[in-house]
Amino acid sequence: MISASRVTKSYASVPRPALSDVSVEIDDGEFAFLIGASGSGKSTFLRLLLREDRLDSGRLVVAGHDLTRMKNSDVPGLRRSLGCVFQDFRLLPGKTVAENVAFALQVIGKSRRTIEKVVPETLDMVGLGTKANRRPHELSGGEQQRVAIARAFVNRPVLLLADEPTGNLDPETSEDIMLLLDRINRTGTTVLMATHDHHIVDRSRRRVVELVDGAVVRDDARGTYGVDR
Ligand SMILES: Nc1ncnc2c1ncn2[C@@H]1O[C@H](COP(=O)(O)OP(=O)(O)OP(=O)(O)O)[C@@H](O)[C@H]1O
Repeated sequence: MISASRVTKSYASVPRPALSDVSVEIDDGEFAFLIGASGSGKSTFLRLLLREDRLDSGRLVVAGHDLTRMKNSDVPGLRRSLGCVFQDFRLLPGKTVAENVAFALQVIGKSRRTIEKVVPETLDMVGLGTKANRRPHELSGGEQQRVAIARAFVNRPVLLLADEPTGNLDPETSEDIMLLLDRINRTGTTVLMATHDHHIVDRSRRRVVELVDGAVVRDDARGTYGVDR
């Protein structure tokens, strides 16, 4: 699903590369955590996967799309295969819950009939079936993140990227969000989650890829946040 080989990325204003020779393979259907201190390059890696930024060198293939030489006209095709969730939810404040989720399908030209069928199903799946007509400011943080997950998942992406999805949530709500991401993973969607959340990583015992200063220093199949002794 993700094949990164010696991926390097620098920003003009910063002398040290944000990512340096990053090689990692993530298979179809896997759930992996991307961990590392602030500034270690997690978000940069996710931005490259979304093709929000271009790599300087190396090779990067995501869901069958070779990002190394991708044309701008092919970017919408890549993005249709991906869903993404962020720490700050990024919902449209003037739209209802259902409209926020429907919007993701409208922009890729899905029919009204499909939207009317799939949006309620997805809201039920995330436990928000009864809150379809609320606006984001009327929801708790955990509920807002559920809407964001519904929006990311409504098109059944093959890969879900989550950048600190529990960063603004209390531990109990974070645990619920984690269960939801786990459920999505069990439908076959590959999940890559960048996180600082020690508890979630330690309880999950999933694959852990750790970045330090833009380089992969650890890749454990059933890892913890800190190194096991
Ligand atoms: N747009 C940018 N322009 C210049 N430098 C950048 C830019 N984005 C990131 N960087 C730099 O690249 C490095 C990696 O940043 P990145 O945001 O990927 O880290 P991170 O691990 O996601 O951190 P955090 O956990 O705080 O989100 C940092 O040194 C950062 O300052």
